[in-house]
Amino acid sequence: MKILSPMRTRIKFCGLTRREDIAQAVRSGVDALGFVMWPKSARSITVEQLAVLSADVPAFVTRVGLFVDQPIELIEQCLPYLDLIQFHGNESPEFCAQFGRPWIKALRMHESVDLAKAAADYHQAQALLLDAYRPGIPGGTGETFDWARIPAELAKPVILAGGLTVENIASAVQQVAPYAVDVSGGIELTHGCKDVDKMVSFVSQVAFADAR
Ligand SMILES: O=C(O)c1ccccc1N[C@@H]1O[C@H](COP(=O)(O)O)[C@@H](O)[C@H]1O
Repeated sequence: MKILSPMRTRIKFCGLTRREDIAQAVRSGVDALGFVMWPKSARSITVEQLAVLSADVPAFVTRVGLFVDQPIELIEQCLPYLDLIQFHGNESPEFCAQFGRPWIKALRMHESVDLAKAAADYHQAQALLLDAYRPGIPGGTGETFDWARIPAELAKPVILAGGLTVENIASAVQQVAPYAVDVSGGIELTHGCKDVDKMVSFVSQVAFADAR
């Protein structure tokens, strides 16, 4: 008889800017690391920094580049250092699909968002990342949204984001049962600098929720 264990919730830490944080994040058991290439973010890095930081990421940890409505040329420059692209702006499905690289699409949970339609429109995405909506700010707000708005069935895997912390992540995983979770501000000391204890506790809380 085959016994299948329940699926583990994948974890992405976003907004890495320091080599020591990458080393600690990998040690904590994270699945993916995000690099913010949007220059208006307090966590943004240059292509040169991306080249250095991505070289520290070992095999089987996914290197994710985060872009917000940015030029094709910049994204192409970053491709050698990335495994996956996170589009966090108003990019069309055609725009996202042109790079020949796996990608995910972030959706900000404005009250008008139609998730079933978005899943159909962005059917080539590997997953949909759901983030809080705040006018004028594309993401990384540290704010949550009403998780009850996420349907139990969606045609694409869900990555839950927005205001996740060591304190709320276990409830989030239990309530939403997402494919993955993504956190930036909730594991930081200050913008761009991660906190070792928070990284370790965040991963433990996800494992705790998965085991229940
Ligand atoms: O982190 C940023 O600075 C950022 C900037 C622009 C778009 C997205 C950004 N981060 C992403 O936002 C969500 C939620 O972040 P937080 O945990 O609430 O701080 C997450 O997907 C980050 O990848």
